[in-house]
Amino acid sequence: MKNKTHPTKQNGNQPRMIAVSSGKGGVGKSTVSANIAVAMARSGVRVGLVDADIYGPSIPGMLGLDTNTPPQMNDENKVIPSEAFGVKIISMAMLTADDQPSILRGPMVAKYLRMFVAQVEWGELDILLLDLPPGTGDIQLTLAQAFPILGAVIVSTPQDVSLKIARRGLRMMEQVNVPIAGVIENMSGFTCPSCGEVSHIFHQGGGEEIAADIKVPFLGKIPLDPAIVDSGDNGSPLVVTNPDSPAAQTFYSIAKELAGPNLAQNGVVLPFNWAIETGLGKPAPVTASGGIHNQPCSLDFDSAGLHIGWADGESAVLPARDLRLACVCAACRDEVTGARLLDYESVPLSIAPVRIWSIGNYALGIAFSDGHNSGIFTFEALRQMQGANIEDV
Ligand SMILES: Nc1ncnc2c1ncn2[C@@H]1O[C@H](COP(=O)(O)OP(=O)(O)OP(=O)(O)O)[C@@H](O)[C@H]1O
Repeated sequence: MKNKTHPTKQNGNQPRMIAVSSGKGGVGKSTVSANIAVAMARSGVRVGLVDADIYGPSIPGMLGLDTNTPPQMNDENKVIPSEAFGVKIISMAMLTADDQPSILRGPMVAKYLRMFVAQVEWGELDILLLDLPPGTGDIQLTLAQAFPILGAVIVSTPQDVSLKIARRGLRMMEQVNVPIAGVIENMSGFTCPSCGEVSHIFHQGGGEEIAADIKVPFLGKIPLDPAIVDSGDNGSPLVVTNPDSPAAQTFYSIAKELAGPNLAQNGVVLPFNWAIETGLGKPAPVTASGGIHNQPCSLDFDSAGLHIGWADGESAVLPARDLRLACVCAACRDEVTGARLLDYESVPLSIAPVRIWSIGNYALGIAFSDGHNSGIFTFEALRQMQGANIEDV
């Protein structure tokens, strides 16, 4: 057993959510997720793993889970996750027979993914890892928007084509304000099965280049190792079967890095649901750390408006009525032309927010005293409101 790692949690109940993603399939994302999760568990971290690869769930096979018995439900109708090597796991493979491809339409996928995070009896967790499906499409966006993901790890192989796709993934995560926790280069060099020496048969260093290019940490290089295939096929991860191999050692060091304090919360703890009048659910302020630009570190409301302190030290006061007029929901703006539908004169001068809540990692929802509550105010848009002249009546 390795030394205990005590990760910084977001708060008492919310585990730190870390997504593992890749621009394309087959780069070893699930292998990386499974090994990192088990390495974390073996280091004393309470870890859950969501196999969000709805169409090709492979985590149960890699961790030797029985998928023939459907999972149990608890009294609150929550799914009890399976457990292997100290990791709590939920996967689509547990809900469908192994030989049935999951033919699900978009909205159903979103429903399952929400259930995997919110309707599972996770108990107390420090970290919840999400093994995302490959690509940069709807499922990835759904997850990134629905949950306060603290950081995303990008897995890539050293080949250029994979790196180009990985860059696309990085941009997608940036759009929804999910910081990149780092890049992992997998299948980097070959580990000789007899002497253990690593030789580089393909181009190497691409993961490091991309990490340097976008100024995020490079988390490590995992060599091609035939033992990884065998351990995956046998349902026992490399970090357990060959813990001293170079690949397993890299998994342990990445697990330590991700569970450590470097990936600390940059802004206020998410999610929150703040009732303005009573102050219940108001997020506690945190010190601006110079972290992500568009992340609120403090929120307050008084007669001057909504006060936002940003992670880079900037701050703004946004008057309540300006916020209401800036709403761009389908009822307030024409979705095609962008033309204003809201009659500004109908908005009273005394309007105020009654409730403010977080949406994913990238926006606020605001319910106003006129009953309007369908607007999504992205951090980006709130940031731009600062200093902008809102057209008024
Ligand atoms: N470093 C490695 N050395 C040798 N084999 C590896 C390595 N990483 C992954 N593999 C093997 O590559 C195959 C694909 O890995 P994996 O299923 O983890 O990829 P993936 O990116 O999750 O794929 P998908 O996106 O299709 O789910 C598996 O057989 C796995 O054992």
